[in-house]
Amino acid sequence: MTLKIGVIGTGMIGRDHTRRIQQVLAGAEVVALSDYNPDAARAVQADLAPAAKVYERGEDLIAAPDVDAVLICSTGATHEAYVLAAIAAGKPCFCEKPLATTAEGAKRIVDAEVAHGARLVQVGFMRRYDAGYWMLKDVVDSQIGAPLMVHAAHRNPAVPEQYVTPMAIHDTLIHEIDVFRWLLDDDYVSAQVVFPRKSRHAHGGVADPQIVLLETKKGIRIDVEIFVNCRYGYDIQCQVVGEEGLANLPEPMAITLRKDARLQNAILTDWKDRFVDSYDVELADFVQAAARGTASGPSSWDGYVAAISSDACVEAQEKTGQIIPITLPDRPALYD
Ligand SMILES: NC(=O)c1ccc[n+]([C@@H]2O[C@H](COP(=O)([O-])OP(=O)(O)OC[C@H]3O[C@@H](n4cnc5c(N)ncnc54)[C@H](O)[C@@H]3O)[C@@H](O)[C@H]2O)c1
Ligand SMILES: O[C@H]1[C@H](O)[C@@H](O)[C@H](O)[C@@H](O)[C@H]1O
Repeated sequence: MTLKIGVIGTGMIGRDHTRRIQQVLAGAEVVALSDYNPDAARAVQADLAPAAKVYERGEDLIAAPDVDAVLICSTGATHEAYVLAAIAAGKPCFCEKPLATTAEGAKRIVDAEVAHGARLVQVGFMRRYDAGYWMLKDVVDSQIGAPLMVHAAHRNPAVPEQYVTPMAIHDTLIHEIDVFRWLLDDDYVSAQVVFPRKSRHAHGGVADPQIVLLETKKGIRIDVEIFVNCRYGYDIQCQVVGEEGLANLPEPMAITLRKDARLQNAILTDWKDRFVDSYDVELADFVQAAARGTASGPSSWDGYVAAISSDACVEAQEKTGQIIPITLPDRPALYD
């Protein structure tokens, strides 16, 4: 059976996921496209999915009888309404991060899915599908004793004018917020944010860099540098220090070049290249589960916890230096 997919939001990542379904993965095809800007949907149709129907409204795409499952790749503020519509229609949906822009919105999704009685939602936390993080988790679980500290960095070469200080949390840090819960099998109890000297390359609307300090239930201390105008490349670093050893996230594969009396390794500059394989694997997982009418991988609960934790980090930005507690509700059995 070929899973018939509708894609809502055909900007950068919606286009890339459409390419993945059409050209890389087996078992699915894109039969419907929708974007707030219909020209964007038609451009993706022309380039990648000529047989797909273009819908003016995402709600109509979700309701279409020939759409089995939905990818939600529109801007973050629109995710909640589309995910709720997919759950109401009983259709599996893959939702790019964030699941919702508020914790209350994410909770509404959890409540709707629990009322439905089975998982339908996968959140686009692709790092859980990255081979490097898998290797790191294996070593953390088996080789270095109890983890004590994590030192991490999330660096982008540059960000556009519309990128403002809280986005360092809910657009950028949110990947670390999710992946460390998975890596350490833990949850957060508090957050604190401090700001080093501001880079002269950061535009007026963003405090950059920032350091986020998280503490987990098990007492692990995590420091994450977020530096979104680092200039030199797209660079994700993660080091876990345990009682009996220390493990680093592997660097992406790169040619070692000896030339002109220099030893060089290229550094990637684009997140699309850094996690290209992880996006393939996460969507393959979605297609497999959706073909069975369900979802696996990062859940609505994970999206909800990420939203609660992000809200605390944004408050910690606003109250610089203060330690903000993070309290989670009980997890519904659906997500055990
Ligand atoms: N997992 C990742 O690593 C990753 C990477 C990039 C983006 N994202 C997430 O994917 C989402 C999209 O990001 P992007 O970089 O593709 O942005 P983008 O701006 O390139 O594309 C967003 C698209 O959504 C459309 N849109 C806006 N409102 C809409 C609505 N109500 N209905 C339908 N379409 C609507 C816009 O017209 C635009 O074409 C964001 O939530 C972002 O955080 C995730
Ligand atoms: O939306 C992007 C994407 O999620 C990238 O993975 C992250 O590095 C960027 O900071 C963010 O703006």
